[in-house]
Amino acid sequence: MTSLFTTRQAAGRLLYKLYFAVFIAGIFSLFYYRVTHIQGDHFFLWFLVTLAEFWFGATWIFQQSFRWAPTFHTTYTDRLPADLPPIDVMLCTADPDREPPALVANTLLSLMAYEYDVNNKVAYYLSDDGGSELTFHAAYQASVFAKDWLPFCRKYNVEPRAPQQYFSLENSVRGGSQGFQQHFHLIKTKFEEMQERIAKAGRSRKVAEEIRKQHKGFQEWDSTVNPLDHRSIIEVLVRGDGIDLDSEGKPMPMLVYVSREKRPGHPHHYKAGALNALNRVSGLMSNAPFILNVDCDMHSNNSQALRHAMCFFLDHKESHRIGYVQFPQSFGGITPNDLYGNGVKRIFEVEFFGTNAYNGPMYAGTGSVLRREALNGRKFTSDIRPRFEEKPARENESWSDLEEKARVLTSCTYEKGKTWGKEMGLRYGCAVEDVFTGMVLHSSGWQSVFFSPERKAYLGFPPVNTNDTLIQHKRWSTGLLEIFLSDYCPWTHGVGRLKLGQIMCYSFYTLWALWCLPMLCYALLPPLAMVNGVPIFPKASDPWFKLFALLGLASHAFSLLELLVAQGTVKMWWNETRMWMMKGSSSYLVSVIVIILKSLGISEAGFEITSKVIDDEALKRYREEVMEFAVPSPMFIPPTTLALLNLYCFIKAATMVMIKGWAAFDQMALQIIISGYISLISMPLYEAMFLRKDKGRMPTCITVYSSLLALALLYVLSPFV
Ligand SMILES: O=c1ccn([C@@H]2O[C@H](COP(=O)(O)OP(=O)(O)O[C@H]3O[C@H](CO)[C@@H](O)[C@H](O)[C@H]3O)[C@@H](O)[C@H]2O)c(=O)[nH]1
Ligand SMILES: [Mn+2]
Repeated sequence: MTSLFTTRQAAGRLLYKLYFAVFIAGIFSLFYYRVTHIQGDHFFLWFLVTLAEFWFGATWIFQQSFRWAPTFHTTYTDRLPADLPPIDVMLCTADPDREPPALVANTLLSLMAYEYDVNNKVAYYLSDDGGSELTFHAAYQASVFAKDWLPFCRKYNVEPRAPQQYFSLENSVRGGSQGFQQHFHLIKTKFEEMQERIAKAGRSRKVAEEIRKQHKGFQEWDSTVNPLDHRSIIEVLVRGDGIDLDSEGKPMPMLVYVSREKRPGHPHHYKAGALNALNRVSGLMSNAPFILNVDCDMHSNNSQALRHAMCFFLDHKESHRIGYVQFPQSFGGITPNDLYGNGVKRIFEVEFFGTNAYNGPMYAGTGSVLRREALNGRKFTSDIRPRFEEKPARENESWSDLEEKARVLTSCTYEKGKTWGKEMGLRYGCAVEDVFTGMVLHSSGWQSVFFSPERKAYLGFPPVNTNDTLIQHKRWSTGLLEIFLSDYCPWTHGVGRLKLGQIMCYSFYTLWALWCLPMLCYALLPPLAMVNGVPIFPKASDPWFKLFALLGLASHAFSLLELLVAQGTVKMWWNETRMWMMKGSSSYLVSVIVIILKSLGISEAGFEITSKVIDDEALKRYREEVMEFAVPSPMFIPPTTLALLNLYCFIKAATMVMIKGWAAFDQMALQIIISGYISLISMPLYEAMFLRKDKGRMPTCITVYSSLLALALLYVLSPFV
């Protein structure tokens, strides 16, 4: 039997190991310098800076697990059998205002048009945590349009199969036969009409009466539905089993709309709870042994993705160990230099390949095909025989009986006394339910695979302003730290269950939030010490200076090179570095505070959904790569404060150097360089505070607060350095 996939490791690893040897020697020399140069009269200062450097060093070591043996796969979809195991697709949305119904419809259509096997055994489940008639309406419209869209995609083998993106491609129509041209224009008109119906409902916040009559499901909204307090709404929009047919008379895939019951006082566990509800409903209705899970903001861009995933699950050698296959999160519409670093290139084009060498990547919550039994609590054992065909729990019930049964499964009390969220399904209690669940799967013996097909599998909508970016990273770093502090800590639970490289990967991510400590130290202490005349680094004329300079330069050069190899740009790297510093002082710092408050029982980390809408003016600024602030968000205060403080100290030091000359520079060289560097990278912040007039500028109150805080820090902390 031939293999369905092959594996290969990156070239140039020897060269990397050489770099590693030099760099690690540098790190150890730096510590040697620190312990042999304890600053007795500024002990506290010395201690904090040394601690910061220790943490920089430690995280660098964790990161090696990603860089040691990047591993790539090639799949052979043409070798797959004609008949493949069924798959259930779970799509979730939560808020019609932040996640526009047209976006949900587009994603749904892109997924429904998957090319799979002869029988096309894929079933679709949409969870709507917003309980919104507008979203239901969009899903209904998509189910109607799908009857034309699916045959069209099949017939002309179009890509991408997200209609919004397909019709906005300039060359979609070029070069086709006349038959194609006609068909194209017909479908395009139908699509535009559908879009207009969705938009019209959105504008008037209600669905037209004549449309409401077309499906019984609309009756659920005859009286207002409160998104936080309503009964389960389950509607089969497209019946499977060959009952509902498309415009060519071929069977349509089943599509079910689910809005689980919500009641005040009953925790709903956000996305994890939503997916577990879908897990049960799909178990009842189709019970496929594999589950694809996608966020509503990530449309399918490659109609073969499921077939690629199956190459891993069906290979005769290694497959039975694989618990999930993770596709990268890629993003459409990212500006050329990725202003906010939200293209997350480094994670999905560099780091995750490294995890393939150590049992595979974290579970990233979207674009993941999971083995149902692994997700639902089965531990891996070497004698396991994976299940490929699973009978749904239903027999010959009518569709309305099934809906009734599904209502019970999605009631807010259903999970009481059961192990959902604890031992089965997505695990609860963590703001990054995905990574947490992946970690549980890994420690129950399952492996995962990171696979990136040439044609990107999914394209998403990233946060497009500073505040959303910082809030998203706050949620991530909080959730990740929660994992580190949970019973599943990679350093305790992981030992003996995970590979060493895997423990290092998980350590790097789960301790993300702690970056805030060394970053704050480096952004705060050098400038403060400098204006008070206290040196904390070797003089420029001291040979040890070279070590610091070399380590700083080498780490910057390496990260730049890595991004360039991943087809990034220099400016992208510069933007990424700026965002990293902003996240460090803002998102990560807030995470640490949230976790402390949580441990004191004061607050709980929730799930703030990022917005997927952008107004025209802001979009224009985004395209021009001008940072958007606009809202008076407290998240902006730490980075702006540090930017102001460093600028002030840098100017003061530079003036001194001009007056006193080389000796003054020699004494404080590194501190001047660090402050200068921070000021340079903070340019967009100064512009937003003092120069810009547009709506996206920094709100004046933030500028005032930050200036006051910078002054206070300068005067209050100075006596302590
Ligand atoms: O109560 C909720 C909250 C969110 N969601 C859905 O969760 C998805 C992700 O939300 P989003 O605001 O887009 O967050 P992101 O930061 O983009 O999501 C990333 O981070 C999450 C963990 O924090 C992962 O679950 C996601 O897969 C990953 O893409 C969306 O489809 C939401 O509709 C729900 O279904 N119910
Ligand atoms: Mn998202």
